[in-house]
Amino acid sequence: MLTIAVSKGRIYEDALPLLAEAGITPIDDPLTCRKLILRTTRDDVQLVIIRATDVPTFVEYGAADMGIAGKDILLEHGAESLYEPLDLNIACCRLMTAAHKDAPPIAGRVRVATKYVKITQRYFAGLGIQAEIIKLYGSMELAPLVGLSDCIVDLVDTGNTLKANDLEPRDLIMNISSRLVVNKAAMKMKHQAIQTLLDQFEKTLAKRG
Ligand SMILES: Nc1ncnc2c1ncn2[C@@H]1O[C@H](COP(=O)(O)OP(=O)(O)OP(=O)(O)O)[C@@H](O)[C@H]1O
Ligand SMILES: O=P(O)(O)OC[C@H]1O[C@H](OP(=O)(O)OP(=O)(O)O)[C@H](O)[C@@H]1O
Repeated sequence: MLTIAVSKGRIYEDALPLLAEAGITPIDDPLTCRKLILRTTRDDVQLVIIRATDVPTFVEYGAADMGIAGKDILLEHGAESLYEPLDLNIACCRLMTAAHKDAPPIAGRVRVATKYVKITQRYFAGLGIQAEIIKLYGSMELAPLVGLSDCIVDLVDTGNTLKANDLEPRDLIMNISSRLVVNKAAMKMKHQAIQTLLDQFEKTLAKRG
């Protein structure tokens, strides 16, 4: 049996067509069913749909053989112990700094609100900017509006959330997409099954161009 951990929400939605091409369609719908392990149309594959931040942990410990998670989450987690064989090119967005449209350029000493503490620390240290980082778990855009921080580090896609809150994107930290990660022991022990699945995903991605 292969267990694949998938981030719930937009990654799960975007991953469904890719999984379907490999013959994997969940039998149970996670939106209506309270079951945490989902059976699929393939007897040898089951899915666990979990919080994005938990995916690397499940795969690292071998609780899941493979996982699908955003590069943002993988970098923040520090998932060096995982194989990352495929960029799935789904849930694409950008990790950026952003500030109020009338705020001065980010320089000197700044307060930054983010849920990406490690990435942010590394980024500002690289620029030689002294950053005080305030960890938040969501709605980062609110922080500069209420004086909690000078700027934020968050994901930007359409830019609508920033715009709606009088913020503007400033610097690109990195482009983000979802990656397929594999537990190293599983890669050896279940090599045949995993490699076949990787080949199937790769074929679909190549077709998509
Ligand atoms: N606006 C976006 N456009 C495209 N991809 C995004 C966007 N926001 C987030 N993502 C990607 O989807 C992943 C999951 O984001 P999502 O917003 O679904 O979960 P979340 O609400 O941040 O997670 P949590 O369950 O921890 O609250 C992110 O890690 C990122 O890789
Ligand atoms: O540029 P946009 O297209 O507006 O997308 C950016 C927004 O998307 C993500 O939030 P999400 O929708 O996941 O909400 P949450 O982080 O509060 O769960 C991200 O944290 C931004 O707030």
